[in-house]
Amino acid sequence: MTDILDDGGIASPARAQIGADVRARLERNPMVSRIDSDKIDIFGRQAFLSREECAALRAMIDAGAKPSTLFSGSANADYRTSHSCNLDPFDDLVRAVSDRICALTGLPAHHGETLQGQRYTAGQEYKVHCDYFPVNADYWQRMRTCGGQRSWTTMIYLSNVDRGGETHFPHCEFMVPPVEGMLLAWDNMDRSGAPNVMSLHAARPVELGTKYVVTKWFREHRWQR
Ligand SMILES: O=C(O)CCC(=O)C(=O)O
Ligand SMILES: [Fe+2]
Repeated sequence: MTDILDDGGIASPARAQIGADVRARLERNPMVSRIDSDKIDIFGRQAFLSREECAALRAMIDAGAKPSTLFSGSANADYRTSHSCNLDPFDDLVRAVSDRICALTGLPAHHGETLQGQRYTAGQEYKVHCDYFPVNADYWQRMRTCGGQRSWTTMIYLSNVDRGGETHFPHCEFMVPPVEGMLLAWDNMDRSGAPNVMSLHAARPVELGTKYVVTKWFREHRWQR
């Protein structure tokens, strides 16, 4: 019975183990630095992608980007004003980047959603949200059968931004400014494997320049689209 009720909103030893495994692997990596916070497990890795790789991914985003939607599919026009697209998983570069993210984190490729590209021009933003699924949302019933909860988020900045565009974690009192080629990885679960409300974050409005990112969200189980 408890298994049936474990719907992603409560502590879970399995999700806690995913968090611990990734954390241990990132902490062993001399190229990775932990952002100092006792509220969230979050890490940065500079120069994860080369300038050429960032440029190629930016071009793919420019070619494919459409106005972003929210996961719920709701048309809340001012909440996520960027443009985005799913990148072709069979493209050689997209495949290489995804493989490298899996090698860095140790997370299995088949738990990863499609790499998503996103572009913000001046004035565009993604307001505060959590990447994990709220279990009281109607779409959760679908999500729990196609991979379950989102555990880690990995995101790579593909451009520097002249002003604005920081990734802000308001409960944790820090902001990460975009740096071309830098990867950011955080656990959306807390140490008990329950959704971590401290992982709430926003993409602050770009003030000057254009911000590009790719994001890959990892599910707790095999992801089936
Ligand atoms: O663009 C950012 O800095 C954050 C993006 C984000 O939160 C997301 O795509 O889930
Ligand atoms: Fe997010």
